[in-house]
Amino acid sequence: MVCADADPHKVDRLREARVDILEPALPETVRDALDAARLDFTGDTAAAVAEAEVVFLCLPTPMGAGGAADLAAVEAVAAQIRDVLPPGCVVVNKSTVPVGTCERVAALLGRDDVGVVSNPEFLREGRAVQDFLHPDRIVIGAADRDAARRVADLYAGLDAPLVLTDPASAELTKYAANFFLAMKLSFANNLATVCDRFGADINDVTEGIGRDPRIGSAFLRPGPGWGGSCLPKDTHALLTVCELAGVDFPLLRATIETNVTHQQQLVERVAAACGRGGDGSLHGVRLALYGLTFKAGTSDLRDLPRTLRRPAAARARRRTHGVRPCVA
Ligand SMILES: NC(=O)C1=CN([C@@H]2O[C@H](COP(=O)(O)OP(=O)(O)OC[C@H]3O[C@@H](n4cnc5c(N)ncnc54)[C@H](O)[C@@H]3O)[C@@H](O)[C@H]2O)C=CC1
Ligand SMILES: O=C(O)[C@H]1O[C@H](OP(=O)(O)OP(=O)(O)OC[C@H]2O[C@@H](n3ccc(=O)[nH]c3=O)[C@H](O)[C@@H]2O)[C@H](O)[C@@H](O)[C@@H]1O
Repeated sequence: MVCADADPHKVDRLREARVDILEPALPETVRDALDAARLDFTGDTAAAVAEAEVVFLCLPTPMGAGGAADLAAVEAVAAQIRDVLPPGCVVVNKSTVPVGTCERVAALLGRDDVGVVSNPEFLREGRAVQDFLHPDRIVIGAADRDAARRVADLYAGLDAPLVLTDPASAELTKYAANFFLAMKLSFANNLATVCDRFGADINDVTEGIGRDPRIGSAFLRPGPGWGGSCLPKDTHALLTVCELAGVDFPLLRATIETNVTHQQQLVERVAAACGRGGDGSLHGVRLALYGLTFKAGTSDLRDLPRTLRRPAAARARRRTHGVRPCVA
């Protein structure tokens, strides 16, 4: 397997088995594969795909203008590889993308002899290796069943149900999954506010409802609001495509708005705890933050608010000090 990346520093580090993200078992996995000459890293995308049977696109699809998914990296790489892909190879889109992207990539490639398949990824950060090797399901969407089968065969060693479908359904499955998770969290966070108001214990309430298998106990732990590099961008991207298509999805809008309100309420509670009432201003308050990442067990700071990214001196002037990026 050859991995191509546009970041030369990342390529150099990975060639030496230096993994700069916090992912249990990943450094050993990379080291073992490098030692066995089963893995290589390069900055040369064209060379990486020149003899490939299957090409996975695992490119960033960040939130772009107006909340839509920015597909610039996917489109750039499709243009880069279209003339060098060997005949008969399959291009697999692993990035989280709006419905229609599979078709768009096929059009950009302009190659009748190359299959294009959607195969969304459902792993969680901090559990990437574990989730990848023990997936709940494998979703593969393709117009060409032969191409789909070839991608399915790559996962033959994994014990997971296979959902074989069309590209649009596969692409939408990924957004629907992240939306549902975000909806569950907005529900739990809202419910925590209701429990506070009525003197009820949110942990007991979520245990009480989570024991019903139709509801399930996962993803009901209330927190300061859901974040990360994916749930926010993916809920906004889904909302944007729905709006563009003229489909109203009030539940989706409410899920996002509930999260924003919940985060504002948290700031107001901190302000109140610091003896600042009224407008919830924290001006002049000295704060210590324990854990800057969007959840425990990851070193990913991509979702960190801009104010906390300032250089240390500027942060000190604002009397906000970052402590450690991640907590266990
Ligand atoms: N991070 C996660 O846990 C999950 C991410 N996803 C999806 O996977 C996709 C990738 O996400 P991440 O891995 O988090 O992004 P990332 O930003 O960490 O990694 C993407 C890599 O692509 C490289 N890159 C960017 N433009 C390039 C180009 N033109 N040519 C070659 N390499 C290029 C970057 O240097 C970077 O190393 C996104 O669509 C995301 O929604 C899906 C499930 C889980
Ligand atoms: O598409 C993606 O990138 C991924 O997004 C999420 O994974 P991840 O972003 O790693 O984070 P989660 O573990 O889902 O947590 C998301 C947010 O919800 C919060 N959370 C999670 C669970 C919970 O009970 N309570 C809670 O507040 C976390 O603190 C965090 O802020 C999904 O869980 C993955 O299935 C998906 O593949």
